[in-house]
Amino acid sequence: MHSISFSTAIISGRNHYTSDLSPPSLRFCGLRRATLRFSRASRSEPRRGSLSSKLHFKKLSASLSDNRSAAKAFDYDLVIIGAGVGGHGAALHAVEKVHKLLIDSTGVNSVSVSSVIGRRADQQLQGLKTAIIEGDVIGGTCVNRGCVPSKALLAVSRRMRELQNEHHLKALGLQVSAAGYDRQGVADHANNLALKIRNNLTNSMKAIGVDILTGVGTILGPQKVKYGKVGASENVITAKNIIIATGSVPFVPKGIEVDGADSSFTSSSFYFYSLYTKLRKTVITSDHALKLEVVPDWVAIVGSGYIGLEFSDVYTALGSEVTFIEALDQLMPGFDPEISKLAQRVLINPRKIDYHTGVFATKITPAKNGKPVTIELIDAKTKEPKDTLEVDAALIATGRAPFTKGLGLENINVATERGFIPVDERMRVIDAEGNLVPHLYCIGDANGKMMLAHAASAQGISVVEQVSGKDHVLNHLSVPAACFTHPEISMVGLTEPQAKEKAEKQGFEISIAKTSFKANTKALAENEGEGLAKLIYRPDNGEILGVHIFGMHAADLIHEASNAIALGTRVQDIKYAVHAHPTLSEVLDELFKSAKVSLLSSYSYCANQQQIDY
Ligand SMILES: Cc1cc2nc3c(=O)[nH]c(=O)nc-3n(C[C@H](O)[C@H](O)[C@H](O)COP(=O)(O)OP(=O)(O)OC[C@H]3O[C@@H](n4cnc5c(N)ncnc54)[C@H](O)[C@@H]3O)c2cc1C
Ligand SMILES: NC(=O)c1ccc[n+]([C@@H]2O[C@H](COP(=O)([O-])OP(=O)(O)OC[C@H]3O[C@@H](n4cnc5c(N)ncnc54)[C@H](O)[C@@H]3O)[C@@H](O)[C@H]2O)c1
Repeated sequence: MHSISFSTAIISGRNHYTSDLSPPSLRFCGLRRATLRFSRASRSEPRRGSLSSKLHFKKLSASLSDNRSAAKAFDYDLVIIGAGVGGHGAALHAVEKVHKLLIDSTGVNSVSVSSVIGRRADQQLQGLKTAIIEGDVIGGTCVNRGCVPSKALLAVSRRMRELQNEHHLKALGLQVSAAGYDRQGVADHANNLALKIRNNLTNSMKAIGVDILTGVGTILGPQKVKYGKVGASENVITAKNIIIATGSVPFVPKGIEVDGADSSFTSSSFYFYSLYTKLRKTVITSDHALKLEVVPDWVAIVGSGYIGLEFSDVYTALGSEVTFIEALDQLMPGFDPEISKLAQRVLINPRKIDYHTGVFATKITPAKNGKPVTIELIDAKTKEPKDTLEVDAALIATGRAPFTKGLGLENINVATERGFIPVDERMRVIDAEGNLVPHLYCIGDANGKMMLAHAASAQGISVVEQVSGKDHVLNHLSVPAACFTHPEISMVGLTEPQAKEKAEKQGFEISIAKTSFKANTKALAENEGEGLAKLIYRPDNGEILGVHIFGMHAADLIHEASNAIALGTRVQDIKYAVHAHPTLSEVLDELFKSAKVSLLSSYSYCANQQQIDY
């Protein structure tokens, strides 16, 4: 059904990790895109899948058959190396653009695009041919070892935490007997979700005609890539444009020994086997931790960033005690300081968590021969030995390293910077001499601009816009981020210190507005009044510089702010937007309403409104 002439290839080839690709949502899965439907503008238009619409497409396809692109000179117009969410997002967009074009030019509505037009018409219309190369499993980090399984574990931890909180339940008038969990059941939930999303992702690409090529992708020279299993016969393909989307792997600092699952055990007794199984992996990264093979009684988490925080939420809800080890002077150093402080008060202090800040974990030795995991700490500033900890397990959450092994960057004179592939604001790769490498782009974790799933995907979409002839620059300051603890933390744009620095450099003032969840009816009805929303803005013109939220469903609430920044909407405009009552969104409504923008800027809004109304 889908013999394609329009193809997008993704090469994904990291064979030392065994997880699948999946997008955090259907948007990444592309299932919806595969069956795009368009509302009928008038009754006279052809009906979905009707014979007349099919004939119409056939005619259109035939009439455009000579409209072939440069694909003739290359095997593909677009080859993507790496089928994580970045590569997947780029591939879907390449195909979606064609669908839009086709619908626009035919005026046909309510048509299941994939079932009617197939790939042939796509190729003829767009002139693109796209493929994706994956060396491991489709979905990359996010689907197999990241966003997806971690959010499944966090869904469990939220419920466990709530069911264990007698005070909270009592306030709602609820009585629940002791909550418990089945570790394997929880692990299965995470694994099954990853599997499901990976399959969705794979099917979505197949359905829309992306060529999925299997094996490690290596760039041989300009516009030339080989792919295939190492040692097996190699396939060489040419592409007008290449996108590198090879992602990242856990970064483990020197001196930290991560143990594997390979040792054999000598005891024949089942008891000792069980004990061994329980202890076999004691110094782990998130790749291992997501399998939830064990819930350690006491776990040290090295690094209090996103991964550390989310896992502290999971582990403490499941009964572990946690010790944070953080190199910087405060926990959660990546967040706005005021939000970190509040988060510490709610997410750390009342839980079974202690912490050491301003220290490096220099040496970590896995549990062996009945001895626990040992962690040697040194003072981050003086480098003097500080302490030695003994714990049941250690999770290393000290950031991620870009993955570019086997990519053949040397063949195109590209030198990495701290492992990352250097790119400009359009994701165009920069070579060792500082020149742009023609037709070569790098998106997602591998370029290090913003290590988030949706950022990778957005960068991919931006590149597809460019290779399709439309200039596009992604505003990274409009890309939201969220940490899915309970309550959640979310943010977009600048933190207060970053905004102050920018204001000083550029000579403007900043103002801060804040609202509390305590005044929000919905939050109080849920007995979840702990929370804060903070707006950093320019009082002279109403520009939104940053928004930070800590509280229930903060990850969902942030989009009003991120969309406003992306669209250039100012405080004086958005403050008149109407929010349903009672909703958590009213926290943001109050936030924007409480901001004070100079009268002159506010006047321009009123003038615009009058014009529109009139
Ligand atoms: C525990 C955890 C939780 C996370 N949670 C979130 C979250 O909630 N929200 C969020 O936004 N982000 C989250 N992230 C970050 C997110 O997973 C990454 O930012 C995202 O996966 C990056 O996507 P990518 O496409 O750049 O790379 P990846 O997803 O890493 O995909 C790269 C793909 O390329 C393949 N590949 C590599 N080299 C080659 C080659 N030479 N040839 C062929 N194929 C190759 C790999 O096998 C892989 O499939 C989380 C990360 C972790 C570790
Ligand atoms: N919800 C999400 O969006 C989400 C969830 C998980 C991961 N991620 C992404 O994955 C990436 C990796 O997450 P992460 O939490 O590993 O990294 P991170 O950069 O967020 O945090 C790493 C922390 O480890 C500390 N650190 C580094 N080396 C140390 C050492 N030797 N001893 C003690 N502390 C040390 C750092 O100071 C920092 O606070 C992030 O870039 C993040 O964007 C996102």
